[in-house]
Amino acid sequence: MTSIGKLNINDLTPGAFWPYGWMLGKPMPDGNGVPLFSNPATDFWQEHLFNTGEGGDAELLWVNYRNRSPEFSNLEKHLLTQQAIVPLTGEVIQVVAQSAVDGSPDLDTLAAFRVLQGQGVCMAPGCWHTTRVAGAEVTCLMMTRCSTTADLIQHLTTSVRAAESAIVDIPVQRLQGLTARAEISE
Ligand SMILES: NC(=O)N[C@@H](O)C(=O)O
Repeated sequence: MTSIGKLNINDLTPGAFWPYGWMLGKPMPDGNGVPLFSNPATDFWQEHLFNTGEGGDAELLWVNYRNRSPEFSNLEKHLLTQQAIVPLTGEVIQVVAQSAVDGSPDLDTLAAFRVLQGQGVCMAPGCWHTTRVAGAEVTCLMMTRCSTTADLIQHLTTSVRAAESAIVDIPVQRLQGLTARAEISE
């Protein structure tokens, strides 16, 4: 009988997420040439230079995630563009894996991160991923590439093979402790 892989959920840190992309929502940098501004009313700074890949147009999507299952058996990647996810109404669990030399998910790099409101992730092109929520549906802001979205919609609604994304089955994995923080008794 095939054993189910167990995956712990990690807190999100820049270093821990570095193999997969970039953590968003880090503290305001202390300069060093990063474009930033601060006054008594506001702070703003450059958090990430988003890259859609050659010839791509950046696109903002509003995305609802509502899959609460602690188990997953497929992953998705985008070949050309980075993809950023910023949860707005709750936290999400972002599962990621690097691509192996042959482009398949390198399951030795499989990892899960709790992405809190006020945080976000930007995945590098080729980063395999899936998303879970611990409780109610969570609305997220997503930054991606127009053509990748159109290609993915076509693939998901017809039998046409995706050109800018890949979705593959993997052995079943189970997220450990998939509990919404709000449900954790103090
Ligand atoms: N819109 C879109 O690309 N969604 C997927 O990548 C996903 O992981 O939700």
